[in-house]
Amino acid sequence: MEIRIEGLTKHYVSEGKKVKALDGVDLIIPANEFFTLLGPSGCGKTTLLRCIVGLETPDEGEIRIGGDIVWSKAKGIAVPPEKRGLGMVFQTYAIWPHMSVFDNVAYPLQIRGLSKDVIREKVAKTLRFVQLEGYERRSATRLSGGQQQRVALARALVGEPKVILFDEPLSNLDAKLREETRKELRSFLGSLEITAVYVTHDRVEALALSDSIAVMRQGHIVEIGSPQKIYFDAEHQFVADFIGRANLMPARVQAHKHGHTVVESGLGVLRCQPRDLPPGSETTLCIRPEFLHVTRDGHDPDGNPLKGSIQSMEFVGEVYEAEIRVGEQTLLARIDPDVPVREGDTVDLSVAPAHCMLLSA
Ligand SMILES: Nc1ncnc2c1ncn2[C@@H]1O[C@H](COP(=O)(O)OP(=O)(O)OP(=O)(O)O)[C@@H](O)[C@H]1O
Repeated sequence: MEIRIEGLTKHYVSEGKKVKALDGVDLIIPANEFFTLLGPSGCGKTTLLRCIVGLETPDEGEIRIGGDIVWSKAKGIAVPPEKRGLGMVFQTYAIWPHMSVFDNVAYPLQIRGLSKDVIREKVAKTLRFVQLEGYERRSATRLSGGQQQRVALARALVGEPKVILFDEPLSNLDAKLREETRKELRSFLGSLEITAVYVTHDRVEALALSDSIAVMRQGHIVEIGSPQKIYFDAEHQFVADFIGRANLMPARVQAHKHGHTVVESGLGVLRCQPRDLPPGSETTLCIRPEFLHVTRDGHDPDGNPLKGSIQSMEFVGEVYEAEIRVGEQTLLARIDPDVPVREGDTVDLSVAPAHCMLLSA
C-alpha cells in the first residue's frame, strides 16, 4: 500500500522551548517498497514513523495509507493505531519475556478474537517463514538477540499487514549479528507484498536494505533516491556527507565541455559530472576517497590527473587510509596494500569525472 503524507508538522515543548520535530513534511512512500528514513539523531525520523503508526498526534497535515485518510487535521480524522492495519517492530525487541514464542506471536490474533485453529495455523506459517519452526514452546528469553528480533518480526507479520514499520530494529545487536539479521530481513521481506518503512541513522543499513532512502535533517526531507543515487549522485552536500566519507571543497563553475562541467577548485581545474549550473556559479566539489586512484607514477587516461604527497597512512584491514596533500587541499584516499608507496612519497592521483560530484549547499 502506498503511504502519502502532506504538510505534516509536529512540535514538542521541551524545558519551555518549542522544538519543531517535523516541519512541513511531504512524502510519498510507494506501495511494496522498502523505504528508509535516514538522518542524524534528532532529525525527526522516529516522530514521522510514530505519526504514521498513530502513536503520535501531528499538529497539521494529512496522512493516507492505501488511499484512506488515517489522520487529517482539516477533516478531523484520527484513525486509532490498531485500526490502521500496520505491523511494527521496535528497537527494543518488545517481546514479552514471560511468554513462549508461540504466545508472543499469537497475541495480536488473540486480541482480534480469532479462533484457536486459525491462530495455530497462522502462527505456524509465520514461524516457518522467519525460520523459527520448532521454537513454539521456548520461553522468549531463552533465545539469542537475533532470534528474539525474528520473534518480534513474526509478531508484526502474523496479522498479514500491508505495511510494516521498523524503528532502528537492529541497533541492539552486535556488529556481526546485525549484518546477519539485516540479510535475513531483506530476504524475508523481499518475498512479501508489503510496504516497509524503516528508520535508522546507520547509513550502511540504509544502503544495504532500501529501495529508496529519504535523508532527513531538522524536521525536513532533504533528498529522496535509490541507494546508488544518494551515494554516487547526491544533490545536496548534507546528503553526500552523511551517506559516506567525502572530500568536500568549494569550487566555481568555469564552463561546460564535452559533456562535463569544468570547475576551478583547490585541486586546480577539474572535469566533473555534468550539472546545470551557469559559469561563475559557486558549488561544492565532492570526491569519495575510494574513487581517488593512487599510483607511484602514471595517471588513468580518462581521469583528472593530480599530484600530491602522502602525509599519513594508516592500515585499516583491506586498505591503507591516507591523507594526501594536493595543492592547498588535504584529501582522504584509500590505497591498496600492493601499491608501493610510503608516508612522505610524492604520488600521482586520478579521479574520473563521473566521480567528481557537484553539490548544492
Ligand atoms: N516526547 C518528546 N518531548 C519533547 N521533545 C521530543 C519528544 N520526542 C522527540 N522530541 C524532540 O523532537 C526532535 C525529533 O526527535 P525524533 O525522536 O523524532 O528524532 P530521531 O531522528 O528519531 O532521533 P534518534 O535517532 O535519536 O531517535 C528531537 O529534537 C527530539 O529531542
